[in-house]
Amino acid sequence: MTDFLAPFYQLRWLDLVDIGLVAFVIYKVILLVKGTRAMQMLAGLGVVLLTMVAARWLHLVTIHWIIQSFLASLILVIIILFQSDIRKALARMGRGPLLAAGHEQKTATLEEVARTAVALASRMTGALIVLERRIGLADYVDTGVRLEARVSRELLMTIFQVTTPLHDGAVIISEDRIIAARCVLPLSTSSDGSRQVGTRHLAAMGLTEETDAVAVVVSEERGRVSLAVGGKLTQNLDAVALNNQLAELFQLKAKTPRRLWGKERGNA
Ligand SMILES: Nc1ncnc2c1ncn2[C@@H]1O[C@H](COP(=O)(O)OP(=O)(O)OP(=O)(O)O)[C@@H](O)[C@H]1O
Repeated sequence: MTDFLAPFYQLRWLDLVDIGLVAFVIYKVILLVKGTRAMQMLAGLGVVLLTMVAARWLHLVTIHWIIQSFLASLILVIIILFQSDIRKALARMGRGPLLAAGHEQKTATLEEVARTAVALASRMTGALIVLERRIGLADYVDTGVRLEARVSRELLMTIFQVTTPLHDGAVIISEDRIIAARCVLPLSTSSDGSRQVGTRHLAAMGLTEETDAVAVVVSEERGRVSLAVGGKLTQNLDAVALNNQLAELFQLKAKTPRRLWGKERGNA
């Protein structure tokens, strides 16, 4: 009788490492595409593969030939179909500490951003403020108007007044400078996000899906402040919570809540 376990006797420990690595890569790919359009496309590809197996089994020569010819260029098909997801995945890989240069963000800048966001929210003025981290945002800066100005609450408040030509789109802050205003960001394609929020919030989610940037969004309709990181939105933050989260994200020590509130009440 054939020993079905025979191939396993020849397994070397390197083969096990090989299998483990492939399993890990597949697991990571599934985690990456979960909840995105790519997941539906992968399911579609699965259906095509099943059809091919069925066509072969039933000797449906023409269908089998068509699908086989299509799958012959599968790598090309995958690259075309998943180009935005591949771009996001590569950008995520580039976030590793060895591959990217760090940015210095001062506590004062984060406080100014938090206080501005809350003040704008209390006036029902919409805003989108992006804080660059390790991945450069030059491509998005180029879509807007360059400013190169020191971050200040007064300037941020002025930019987002609906009567100014700069209020539409996003402000991008790098280190302690407002690099540009009126920038256009990529919209999130996440299926759960697009159902619940408008384009300003989708833009914040979209950019933070593709890069490690942090985006502060002020809703014009509801006067709420939200924070987008890694494509996820935390809604309805007050000045203290926002400042604490920003300080944590930039690994800075947040100042005491009372100081932040005190200034806000006096200035707003
Ligand atoms: N791709 C984009 N990049 C940057 N900003 C954008 C983008 N799309 C829309 N915006 C900004 O969002 C504003 C429209 O917001 P919209 O009302 O559609 O979204 P929202 O998330 O519901 O926000 P709000 O609660 O403030 O209304 C635009 O005027 C523009 O300033």
